Amino acid sequence: MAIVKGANKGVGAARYLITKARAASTSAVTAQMAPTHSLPPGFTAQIGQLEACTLPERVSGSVSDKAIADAMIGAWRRDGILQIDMSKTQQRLYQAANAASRRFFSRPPAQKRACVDHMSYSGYIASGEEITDGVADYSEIFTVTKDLPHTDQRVAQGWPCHGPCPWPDQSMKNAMKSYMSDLAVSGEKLLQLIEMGLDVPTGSLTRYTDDGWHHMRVLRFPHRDRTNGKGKKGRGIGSHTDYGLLVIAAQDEVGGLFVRPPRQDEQFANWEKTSAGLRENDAGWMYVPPAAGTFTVFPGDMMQYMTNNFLKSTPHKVGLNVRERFAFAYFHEPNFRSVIKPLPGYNAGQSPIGGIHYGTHFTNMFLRNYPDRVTTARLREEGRYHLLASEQLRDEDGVL
Ligand SMILES: O=C(O)CCC(=O)C(=O)O
Ligand SMILES: [Fe+2]
Repeated sequence: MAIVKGANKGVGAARYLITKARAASTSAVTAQMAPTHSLPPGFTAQIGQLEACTLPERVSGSVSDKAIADAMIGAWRRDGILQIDMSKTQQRLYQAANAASRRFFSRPPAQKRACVDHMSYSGYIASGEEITDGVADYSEIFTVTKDLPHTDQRVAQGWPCHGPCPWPDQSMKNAMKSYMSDLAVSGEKLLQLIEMGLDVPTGSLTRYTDDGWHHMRVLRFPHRDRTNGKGKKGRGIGSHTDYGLLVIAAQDEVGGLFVRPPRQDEQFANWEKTSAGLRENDAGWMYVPPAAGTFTVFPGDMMQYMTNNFLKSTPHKVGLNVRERFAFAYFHEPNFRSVIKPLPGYNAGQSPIGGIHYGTHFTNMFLRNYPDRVTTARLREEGRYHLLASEQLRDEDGVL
């Protein structure tokens, strides 16, 4: 196996920049033993004490940026996740988005079910509709993908997954769009810092995100009762990894998210063989305690491929709790047309050799998760999947 740059990088450099101290260890507890934490009942996990940092106003390549970058890489390699503070603006945008989410999910079922689009996967996903590893999840979701009118050339030409977002009303649209636009700025800063932390040339990551396929899941989890809960009969969301570069998540005070810190003995590559259901019932999960005013951030599948497993896509799952829970998962992604290549210095001949077409990976994941959705049926009936292989939908050199 080829030696790749960065393999011996130390972790936790420049801790002095970290705004909240990370305790030296995590403690294994069960829900019963930890009344101060809102760990979902029936789960045993370590309570995570996450590395926390504040993003700079602007990434300038300064010494302090480099220290933050190194600390971030160290945290992801150790815990698979870290925390960043919301700015004041982000706190306000999060509150507004959360209020809009609660209003939407409290609408009558028929109104929610009407929010579906035939061309895109944007819109409502009822509890039980999403399938992870062959089993229905109890989450209730509103997905937001790039909101493109039917007159957009890509939609008119039938590009898979491209189409409008079926918003229930203008106020939900405004709240979600503002929240996502602000997160897109944080996503770019994070990529710039990662470039520094990985010692790759400036632009090695951000070259992929021009008109990135950023999207978001607005989530509600019902409270646990006799018919749902842990195990294959029902759960929040089964274990999985997400698909692109970064996941920037936010949750309310209820709690339910678990991540699986990277382990030497666990190899997976979601673009080749599904990582859904991975180690779901095994030991080794870490609970992510809610922390007001913070996002949690972890790498996705494309980051894992590009770095040859140096930053792995973090497996995570959601348990149902004793109260309903509201959360957001924002995905900072490459352009749909990008063919993702290993980063300079991290190319060890990883598979697939020719790179990964992000749009195909995204489409495959949505076809798998929503086999019965109208969008899936229409894509198949109209035989549009093959468009993904066409020259028009592929950017082979990543320069956009
Ligand atoms: O509920 C959460 O905190 C995370 C949700 C999630 O993993 C997802 O939507 O992909
Ligand atoms: Fe996820």
